[in-house]
This record gives sequence, C-alpha cells and structure tokens, in this order.
Amino acid sequence: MLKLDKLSKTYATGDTALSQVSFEVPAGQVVGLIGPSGAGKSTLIRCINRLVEPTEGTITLGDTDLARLQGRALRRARRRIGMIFQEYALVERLTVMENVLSGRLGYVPAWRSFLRRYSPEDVSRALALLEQVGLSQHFNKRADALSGGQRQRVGIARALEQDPELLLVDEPTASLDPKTSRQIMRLIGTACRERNLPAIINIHDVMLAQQFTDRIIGLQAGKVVYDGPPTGLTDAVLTRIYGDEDWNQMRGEEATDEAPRTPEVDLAEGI
Ligand SMILES: Nc1ncnc2c1ncn2[C@@H]1O[C@H](COP(=O)(O)OP(=O)(O)OP(=O)(O)O)[C@@H](O)[C@H]1O
Repeated sequence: MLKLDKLSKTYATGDTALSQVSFEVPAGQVVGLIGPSGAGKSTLIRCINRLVEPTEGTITLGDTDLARLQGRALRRARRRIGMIFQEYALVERLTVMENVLSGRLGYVPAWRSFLRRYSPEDVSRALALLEQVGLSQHFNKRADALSGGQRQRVGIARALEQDPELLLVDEPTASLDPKTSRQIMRLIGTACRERNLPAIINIHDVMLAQQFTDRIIGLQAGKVVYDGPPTGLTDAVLTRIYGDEDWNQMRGEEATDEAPRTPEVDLAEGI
C-alpha cells in the first residue's frame, strides 16, 4: 500500500505545485491521476520516486517513508517502484529481451550489470513477461525496430521484471493511437490486478482513465478536488477539475477526434 500524507511541494521559483495532498492506494488498485496542465500531476509522480524533493509531508510505501530516504536507502527503495514512461525510455540499440532484463539492474552487483549477466530466474521471468505482453516472438529484435505500442509493451515488461511494489505510470498512451492506447491501458490494469500491485497513472485522456482505472484522483492547482470512482466524473466534477472552458473544449475534441493522435498533434494542441 502507498500512503501520501499532507504532501506539499513548492519549487525554488515559489511555484506551489502540490498542496497538502493526502490519499492511500491499496494493493491492486489502479488510480487515474487527471487534471489540467500545471495541476501538479508530474510533480506528484516525481515526488513519489524522489526525482523531486517534497517540501513537506510523508510518502509511505509499506513501512518506509520514501520522503526521508537518502543515498543507498533511496536507491534500494527505488527498486521497489516500477516506472512506465510516455516515451518508453528504452535503450534503442539493445534487444527487447535485454531491455526487459534491465529491469533487474537495481538488483544485480555492479560487475554483473556491467557484463549484463543475469540469473536464470531473471531470464525466465523476462520470458514469461514477454509472453504476457504478447512479444515472445520479438524477444531478439532491437528496440528501435518496434512500433510505439510494442515499445510500450517492452516498457511494461521491464517495469514488471523489477518485481515492484508500486507502479508509477506517466502518460503511457500520449504517443499512441486510440486502439493501441486502449490495449496498453488494459494490459497495465490486468498486470496490476493479477499481482495485487497498486498503480498511479498520470493520464490526460479522461475517457481512457474512466474506462480502465478503478479510481480517479483529480488535481487542480496542486490540490485534490476529486477522489472517487470513475463513474462519479460528472460534468460538474469535470468542470471543477478542468474549469468550464477547458472541459467543454476537451469534450468537443473527444466527440470529433477520430484520427490517431501523434506527439506532434499533442504538442500543437499544448496537451
Ligand atoms: N522544475 C520546476 N521548477 C519550477 N516550477 C515547476 C517545475 N516543475 C513544475 N513546476 C511548476 O509546478 C506546477 C505543476 O507542474 P507539473 O508539471 O507538476 O503539472 P502537470 O499537471 O504535470 O502538467 P502537465 O500536464 O502540463 O505535464 C506548474 O505551475 C509548473 O509550472
């Protein structure tokens, strides 16, 4: 279980990105984190994996307060957190299998990781994960030969290879077309439920969040303004999260946008 208690972050610039955020994510629950640009979603994810230093509050994973850890203890705690990224963060010139196995790097001694030697257990776990994400026959392909959806499947397998206690997922579908996005969200949800793994997914697509998560947390200007079931996202709640103008604009786009989204389109739309 993950528990945030009064988590706050004010950057050196004086921007308060998170203000007294508290919630718990029980084992196996998949949470969709939504909110407008600048609401603090990335800051929240980055505080949990400590890429950003929280200003105040606690972040408890199991019995450990992640917010207080330094040095080796922090590195050890990070092994317990699987990350899935929008741009996949694969090593392009390595094979699918090697990318998945790199999820074990935090566990193997330095000399073995340098030689990229993994135990037979690590290898059989990786093979099973590749089977689960539907990439067994591509295990020996280089990452740069894969499609976006296949890359994200490798990203998922790599995070699971770590055998994490928590999954943090940052915009997993932002570079994918709608059909692949649904497949990826379904895969993440199934993997979490099977392993009783809690997950937080930072996702800008409200419809996908509604369809594939167990619970929605809505952030607005660094504060939790909605925490409840996906079915509770009424127009009034969405207006509270996004503001009137943005929500109506987003709804219009959802109704008409049949074309696959590309990063360029997202960029142009400022999403
Ligand atoms: N490194 C930083 N230094 C100063 N301010 C920052 C930094 N990173 C984020 N902020 C500010 O913190 C607030 C929250 O930003 P954050 O990136 O967490 O929002 P977000 O909800 O993830 O937005 P988006 O959906 O656009 O990625 C914003 O006001 C932003 O300008």
